[in-house]
Amino acid sequence: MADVVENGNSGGGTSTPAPPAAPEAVELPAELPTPSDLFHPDRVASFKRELLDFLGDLVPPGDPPWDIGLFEGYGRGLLATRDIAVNELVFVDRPILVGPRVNNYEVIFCASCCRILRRLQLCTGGCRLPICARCDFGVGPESPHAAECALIQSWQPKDAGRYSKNILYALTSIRGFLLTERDRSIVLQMEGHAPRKEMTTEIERLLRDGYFWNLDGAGPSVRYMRQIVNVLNTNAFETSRIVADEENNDHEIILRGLYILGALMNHCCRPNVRYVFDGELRMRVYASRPIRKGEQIVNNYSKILWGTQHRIIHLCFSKNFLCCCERCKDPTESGTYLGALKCVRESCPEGRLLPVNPLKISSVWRCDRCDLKMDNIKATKIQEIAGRMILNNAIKRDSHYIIDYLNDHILRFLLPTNQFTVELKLQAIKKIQADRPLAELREKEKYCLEILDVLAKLDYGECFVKGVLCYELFVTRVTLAGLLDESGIATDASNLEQLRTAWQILGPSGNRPKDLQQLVVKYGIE
Ligand SMILES: C[S@@+](CC[C@H](N)C(=O)[O-])C[C@H]1O[C@@H](n2cnc3c(N)ncnc32)[C@H](O)[C@@H]1O
Repeated sequence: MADVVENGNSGGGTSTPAPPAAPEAVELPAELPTPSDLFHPDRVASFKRELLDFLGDLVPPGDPPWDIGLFEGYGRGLLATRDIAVNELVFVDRPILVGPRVNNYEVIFCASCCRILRRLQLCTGGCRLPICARCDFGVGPESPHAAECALIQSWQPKDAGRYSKNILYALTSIRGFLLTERDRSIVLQMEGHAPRKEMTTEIERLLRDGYFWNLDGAGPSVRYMRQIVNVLNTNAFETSRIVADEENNDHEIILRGLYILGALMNHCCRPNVRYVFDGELRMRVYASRPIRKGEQIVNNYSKILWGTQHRIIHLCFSKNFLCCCERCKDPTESGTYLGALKCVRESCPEGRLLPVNPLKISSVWRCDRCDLKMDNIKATKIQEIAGRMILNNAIKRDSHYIIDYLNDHILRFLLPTNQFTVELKLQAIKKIQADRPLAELREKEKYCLEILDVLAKLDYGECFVKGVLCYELFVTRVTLAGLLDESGIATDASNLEQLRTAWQILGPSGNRPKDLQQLVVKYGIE
């Protein structure tokens, strides 16, 4: 009888199965390809053939609207082979690797199929992972978990009767051993930046804490796994599954997926695509703005509503490059002032402090009204304090508190469109549900309009966040119409346009709001 892991308890027992056979090492090629190998035109052409073979039917017959190109300073990237209209589907991709990520999961789920049960068995194979009865190793070779479990068993886990979070976190890289030869070749041709010195990856954690009797830290298996981790860290996307528990409560299980075609899109802080994941975890990429033939197809790796300095630091640390796009160069970020601070001089209530050279973290800041200068250490400190107050405290409170906090406190020392103010307003939008009082719903409507205005100034086009805000705005106005007994608010042409936009953007998503389709039918939107 296997041990049980209960949700809310990291559980454990002692059963240890007999050690299985020694692992089959996966050899890396003697030398990993260097960027100049990877970016050689012949190599790019053979890589594209392998990728098309992997994608199979997902690429419709005829010439796709994308090709793999080489771009100075970026490496490979995708380019448009023809003009692509806004909202047009650019491509569909499927994950070559998918699984859990290093994440503080609130619920325990089946490591194989993500089902959530109140009491999940530990796998009888001794891999230390929580597994449902359908996926258990004991089911035999038809279990989707059998091969990865056999591999983990072959490394001889210590403490085999106890649930291990760290093995769960490493599972996506472990799955790298199960790739076919073609898929492994594709994955190993992706860029994989080595981790920063201060970072302990999921593999290093397993080795450091001695999780296995039979895994040689200097051997070929670990060398291979390290490369898979590097490729995942450079290229993987966050995706998720919505899974219902036994009480029918939905939970979002955050996963990481390696989508090769998706990963070939380079970064721009003003991207020209948006993407969603459908119910099968396929990635569907649409043009969020018109894309001209020959233009790069670019995605955003960061948070679009962060200010420049936050995006730059995030991209440098996580993806090893300095973005120098037009948005990054403009201290006002197209007049949105997302990263700007309020002037600290009492005599200058309208002043905005901006970095003189936003591409330089050490840049001096200057007020656009009174010319006051501030060094970057002080400006960073103010942002840190604001960030801590908002992200560690206010954001966790109820909607009533957040609204008061925004009106009475935050807006006295932060600009209404500062990134932290915007983040707090986004949280308020999520929290203000239809059962809240009229005044709160009015605030929610205002926040939606304000953030939609920021997106319009950034010329972000038909991006994912716009879809979310249009949906929230529409449902809020429907609620307001009911409360005020003015049905016209709901069916007003401009409000129906919000619903149309929300449907266009969120409709193909596997995680779209539950009532969206019903609303589309009810209000006759095509
Ligand atoms: C997900 S990969 C994109 C595909 C990659 N160019 C390739 O050839 O495999 C991310 C890496 O591409 C490069 N990259 C992406 N966007 C960039 C940008 N805006 N500027 C410079 N390098 C970029 C960086 O090396 C980054 O770590």
